[in-house]
Amino acid sequence: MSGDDPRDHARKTAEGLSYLTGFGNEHSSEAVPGALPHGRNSPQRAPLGLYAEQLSGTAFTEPRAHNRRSWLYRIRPSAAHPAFTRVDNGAIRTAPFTEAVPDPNRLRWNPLPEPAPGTDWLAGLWTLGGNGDATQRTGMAVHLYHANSSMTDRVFSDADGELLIVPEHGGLLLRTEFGLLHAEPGHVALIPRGVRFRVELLDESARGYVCENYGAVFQLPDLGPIGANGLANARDFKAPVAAYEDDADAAAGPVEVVNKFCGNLWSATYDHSPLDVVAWHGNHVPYVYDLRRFNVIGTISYDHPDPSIFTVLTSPSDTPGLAGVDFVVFAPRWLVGEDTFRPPYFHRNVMSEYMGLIEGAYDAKAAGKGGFVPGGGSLHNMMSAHGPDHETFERASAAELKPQRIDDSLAFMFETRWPVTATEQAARATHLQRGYDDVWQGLERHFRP
Ligand SMILES: O=C(O)Cc1cc(O)ccc1O
Ligand SMILES: [Fe+2]
Repeated sequence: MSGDDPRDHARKTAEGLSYLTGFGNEHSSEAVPGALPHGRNSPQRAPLGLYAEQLSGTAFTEPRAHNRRSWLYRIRPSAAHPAFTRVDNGAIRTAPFTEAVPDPNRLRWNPLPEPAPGTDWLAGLWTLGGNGDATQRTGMAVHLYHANSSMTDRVFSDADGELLIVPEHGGLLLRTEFGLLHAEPGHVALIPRGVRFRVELLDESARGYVCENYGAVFQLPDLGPIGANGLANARDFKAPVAAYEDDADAAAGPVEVVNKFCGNLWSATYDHSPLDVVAWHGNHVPYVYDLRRFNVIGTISYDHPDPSIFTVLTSPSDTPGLAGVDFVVFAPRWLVGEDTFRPPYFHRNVMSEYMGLIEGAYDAKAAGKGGFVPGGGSLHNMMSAHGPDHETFERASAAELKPQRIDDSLAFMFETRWPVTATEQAARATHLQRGYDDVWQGLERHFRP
């Protein structure tokens, strides 16, 4: 690749980034010294001729421990824009999901097919399904993306929810109002509700998953008896430092801003970039997190613990302990359980489980054979019976129980309190696997009374 290749340039930019660290911190950053006001948020005249603006991710009055807001100091206030008009929603769908009937069957998909040339991240976004109601700020959606082009003259913002982006293939450079983030497969990026961003590709193509969380903002789970440390450590979440685009730059031109609002895409053409924030402070900020930093906790005696101990982030609902959606990671770890069936057990769950695979093979499913493959996904809805496939059951029941390392495997789950209804495009997709039920065929009767 030549030094002039835009992806080469984006990769150099991504690899040279610096960050602020800590989830939920009161961060602050200024791209130009003196841009942040001191001692107050909204002085009569903000420094350097900037406009002061608050971005609220929670209601003003929510408890301090949950309150999220940031103050942005920008070249133009966000209010300076022309009217938005409706544009095509592409393959993006939003709750309530009513196109298809909720399906009790276990479903599994292959990766998304190749996109047409010139498909950027937003155009490549494809909704699998979800639950709740975006206008009520409840529930979630599962999307996948497959893109082969960078977003150049457009940015996106989602008023309907925050976006947890889970790359599976291809690195991403996310240019946000707060600054730049670099996310590779194995990392996740969290874009708060309403934050404008553009996605640039660092490789030929990019593929991954997105959890759109309509509900309460993602937070770190409580640790209970685990103690003061463990699971995803707050200090491993990285927030950007301020960086801005200025329409005084010779290269600047009109920018299309696409806004997802109550399920529809709306577009307006700005004469300036809305990524024009010169300084900011607050706790409603984007993050990247490396899933390999997850402190995996498991049994050192017997039995397979419930996967709630693998929770990275949780969006609580109004019922304590019952998440609107949990983001759970199955990261590399040791298995040492004695007299224990070590892979995930057979079960039926009141919660609904969408699983994706970032790398390798998952320990409840036999590797290869076009089964549960990276970029694919499975949906085990409320009370659907699932667990190890036949091959895994036979192998794990007979395995010698010496310490075993699960390496090079990275799976995740979006686990939600409400059943997930597939979109019509997901229910009819050619990449929906027919005959998924067969993986549980041949589990014979061994009962000998
Ligand atoms: O594979 C699954 O179904 C996810 C899962 C993993 C696990 O370790 C225990 C329960 C569970 O639902
Ligand atoms: Fe499960």
